[in-house]
Amino acid sequence: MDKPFYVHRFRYHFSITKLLFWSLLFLSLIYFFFYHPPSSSDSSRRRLWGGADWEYRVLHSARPRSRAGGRVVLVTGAAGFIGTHVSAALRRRGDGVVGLDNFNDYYDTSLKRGRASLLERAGVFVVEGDINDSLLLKKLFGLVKFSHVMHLAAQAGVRYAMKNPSSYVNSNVAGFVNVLEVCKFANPQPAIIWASSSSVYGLNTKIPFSEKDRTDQPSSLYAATKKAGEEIAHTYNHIYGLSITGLRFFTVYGPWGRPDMAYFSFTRNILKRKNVVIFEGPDHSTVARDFTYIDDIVKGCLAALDTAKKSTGSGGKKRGPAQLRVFNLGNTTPEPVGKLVSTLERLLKVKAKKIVLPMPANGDVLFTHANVSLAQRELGYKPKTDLQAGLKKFVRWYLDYYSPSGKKSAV
Ligand SMILES: O=C(O)[C@H]1O[C@H](OP(=O)(O)OP(=O)(O)OC[C@H]2O[C@@H](n3ccc(=O)[nH]c3=O)[C@H](O)[C@@H]2O)[C@H](O)[C@@H](O)[C@H]1O
Repeated sequence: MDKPFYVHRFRYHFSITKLLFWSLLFLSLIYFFFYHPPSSSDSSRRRLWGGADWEYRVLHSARPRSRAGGRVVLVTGAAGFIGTHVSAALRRRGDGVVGLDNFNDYYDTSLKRGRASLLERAGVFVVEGDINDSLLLKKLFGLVKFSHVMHLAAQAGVRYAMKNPSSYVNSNVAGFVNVLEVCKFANPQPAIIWASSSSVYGLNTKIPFSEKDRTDQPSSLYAATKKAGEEIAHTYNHIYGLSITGLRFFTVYGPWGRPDMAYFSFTRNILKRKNVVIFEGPDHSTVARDFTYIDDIVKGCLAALDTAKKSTGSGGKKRGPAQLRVFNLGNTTPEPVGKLVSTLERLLKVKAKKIVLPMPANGDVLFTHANVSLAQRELGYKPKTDLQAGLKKFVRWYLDYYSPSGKKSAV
């Protein structure tokens, strides 16, 4: 017997409702699992560069003072300690300079912002962005024909590598490769000068450290990533004809320095009457560093840039052999960490609360000592500032910057 009409209608409505219900459930599952809206940090990062005003600022900053022979330099890590000093020096002499920095929070970002403001006043625009952002790098190279790249962006610090190993791989290996990838395709290819480190000498005991000495025994992940950078540089030079110069910096210090470094944190602790921990080696041996003042390093960087030959490739193809160099930039006078502390005590007129402890297994080496004869010969590099004179300038800056009436009240 036929069912009454309303029974058919009820079933019809019921199956439509069911269909709708399951379709909605299915769609929401798809949305939930496969659609990832951009995070606020992604979208804000995207907003940090681009646009007509931003392009104008990049182009304006890239313009050398004199068009004839003026260099146009991209400085990565421009809001970093060495990056700021090098960018300012390049601009002072009339080069076109565009800075790049991701303003990460490895240490006090207000110090980095302060350095960027300093550069802004000197006529250098610091683009906010990451060296791992290929789109940004391509955009910059699309706008500006850089003659040189001064690649100083890196994850610094020897001991922090035990806490955050991936940041070293991300910046010092992946980031460096990303910069080189963009440089290799650029036409003309720029010459590259980049920051290696004295730490590549690792457990080497032959002193003073010469560029010919072995560098295959790094004692920290930081050192290992810088050593990897040197090998990566060799590869890009060999395959693509990029002119590359690596600079092995020896414990650089000075005004606008890095708060994570010993001379900086010791100053802060001495003034706050907090303990200062001095590491010692086996059998109470002293730990020493070839502390190098920033102005000497800047001269070495500029000389490396000025003597860099052009890259030979174009559009990703090598056209001939290109220059590949590595130089020590140190002070040639290792000083015990204890002397660093006693000099600071004298300059600050405050007695330090010293605690001497055996050096933990944290990646530190016992001493560094640069042989700079190669840099002297090829770059005319001659460090002039001793520890006492350099610390005096640092302390003067520190007291001014962190004084209650100064720019900042505390680190
Ligand atoms: O040349 C480099 O390539 C590196 O130089 C710098 O590393 P380092 O030479 O280790 O400088 P830094 O931290 O100032 O420690 C100085 C001394 O103080 C000792 N030290 C440190 C801290 C402490 O609490 N006590 C102490 O005795 C410590 O044992 C050491 O003997 C850069 O940070 C690094 O980024 C890289 O550029």
